[in-house]
Amino acid sequence: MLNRVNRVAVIGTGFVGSSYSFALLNQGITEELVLIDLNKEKAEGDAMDLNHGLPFAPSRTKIWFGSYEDCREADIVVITAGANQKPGETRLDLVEKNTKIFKGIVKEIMENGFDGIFIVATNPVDILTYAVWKFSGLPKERVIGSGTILDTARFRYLLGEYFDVDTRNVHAYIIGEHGDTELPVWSHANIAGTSIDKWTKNMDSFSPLDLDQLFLNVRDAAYHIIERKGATFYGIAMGLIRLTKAILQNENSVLTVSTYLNGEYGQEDIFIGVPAVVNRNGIKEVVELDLNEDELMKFKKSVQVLKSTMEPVFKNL
Ligand SMILES: NC(=O)C1=CN([C@@H]2O[C@H](COP(=O)(O)OP(=O)(O)OC[C@H]3O[C@@H](n4cnc5c(N)ncnc54)[C@H](O)[C@@H]3O)[C@@H](O)[C@H]2O)C=CC1
Ligand SMILES: CC(=O)C(=O)O
Repeated sequence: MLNRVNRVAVIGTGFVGSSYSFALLNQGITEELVLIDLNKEKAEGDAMDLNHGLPFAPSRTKIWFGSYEDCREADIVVITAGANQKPGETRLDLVEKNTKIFKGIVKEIMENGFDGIFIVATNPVDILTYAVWKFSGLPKERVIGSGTILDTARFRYLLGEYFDVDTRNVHAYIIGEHGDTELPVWSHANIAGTSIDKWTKNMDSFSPLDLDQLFLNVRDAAYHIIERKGATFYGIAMGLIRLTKAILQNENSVLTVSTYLNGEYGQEDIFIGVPAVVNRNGIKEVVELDLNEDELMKFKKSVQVLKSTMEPVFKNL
């Protein structure tokens, strides 16, 4: 019997959506890729352009510019549509505009019979992931936000640079809001199973301020990039690919994604970035790290900021 082909639908082929599509094609992860955007010409042009790369791709991918009807057969719908931050804007500043946009998009997708897994990247991602869960009525396990997947990657990259070790051997998480209240989990950070403390002891010159600054560079990375080039897209595109692969290949991989908490970390009724096991059914389980008191306090603050931002917006929907 032939296996059914995998289909990914991308809603919003701007900087993030088109970078993700390009990476998807390059890694040969899906057999079908459909591009949908309010700006039809942009999506159509992207489909044409990507198709011209097919002779050089690792495997065959059918790519086309489509409509919401194409979501019915999709395994994954990735939403990257909506406004991005202008220089100086926070992610939370986008909440009203993008929640309204999402209401319309999710309605269209569900009316066309979608029954797969949502991946959300649009900011503020934790709040919009919650919105997709509410608007779609799908089980919470099948609505996943990119959460702190990118922040964790930035953290691992900068730690790798600082200690001059391959970033893939750095194991460290950023959790909480994908935004200004995120936090580093220093209590569990390690390189090849060896604590960061031990690594710093082997250094000729070390100041704890270096690590404080390193985290600030993680937290503020988007601002630094947006000031320089107006948007960020390659890093998140790679993070979304990692997540897509974990789902389609049923990997049971641990990724820091925005997922629903129902008592874990002492929090409930919130989508927020934490490590979780991801497989073909979506979120298999939340990994509950033993946070220290300071980390728990910062995490709680992050939850509070998200909840207080969401409340007035959701009331008016
Ligand atoms: N989660 C993360 O780590 C990251 C999230 N982002 C977020 O991703 C989002 C997209 O960013 P960019 O790609 O830079 O923006 P962009 O402006 O380049 O692309 C947005 C696209 O959405 C489309 N769009 C707008 N309304 C739509 C609707 N109703 N239906 C279908 N398509 C619609 C636009 O036509 C446009 O092509 C932003 O919210 C940004 O903040 C960006 C980088 C990292
Ligand atoms: C824009 C954004 O959310 C980021 O680069 O982290």
